Amino acid sequence: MILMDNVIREGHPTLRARAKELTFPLSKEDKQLGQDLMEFLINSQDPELSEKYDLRSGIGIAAPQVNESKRIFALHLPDDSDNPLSFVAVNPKIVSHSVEKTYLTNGEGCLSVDRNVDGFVPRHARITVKFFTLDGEEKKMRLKGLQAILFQHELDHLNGVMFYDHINESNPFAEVPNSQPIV
Ligand SMILES: OCN(O)CCCc1ccccc1
Ligand code: NI
Repeated sequence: MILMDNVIREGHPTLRARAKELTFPLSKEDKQLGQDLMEFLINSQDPELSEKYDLRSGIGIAAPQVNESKRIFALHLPDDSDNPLSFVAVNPKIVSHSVEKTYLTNGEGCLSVDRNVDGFVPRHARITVKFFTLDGEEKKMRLKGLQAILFQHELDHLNGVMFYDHINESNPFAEVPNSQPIV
């Protein structure tokens, strides 16, 4: 199982590399990697397991964060939220996006960043995405809100991008033109 000791932190070169596409059928270890990423998220959101294994709660995690430079990530938005979402995405792509932007008014964090970085992280408000499941099935879906933000945060990790790369350096809380913020 993945533990916090397996999560690499900013400064590690893998977080700035472009991760490699996977080929199908997936190898046994790549399939296991995808399952381990999802298991980590579920464990991290379980009060007992996160306490027992000292896990920082996460709603997403990308393979480069455990030093596997492969285009695969998992996201798991709790099912008690108004729109649950849970999947492992292989070779994910954004195929189209809105002009309108969005951002979380509380900013973003990252399992690979052991500090608070304040500021708005502007992202596409609505995205149409494509990815493959671990079994090689192609999925296409439209995302908005926190789901869209989370997908973009994880896809960034596959391209060596950190959330704070998007924050306005001269004014972290500068107004974002044509945006619909999420409180
Ligand atoms: O890469 C996953 N990650 O480091 C965990 C936090 C994910 C996340 C947190 C806030 C807003 C968007 C995404
Ligand atoms: Ni992250």
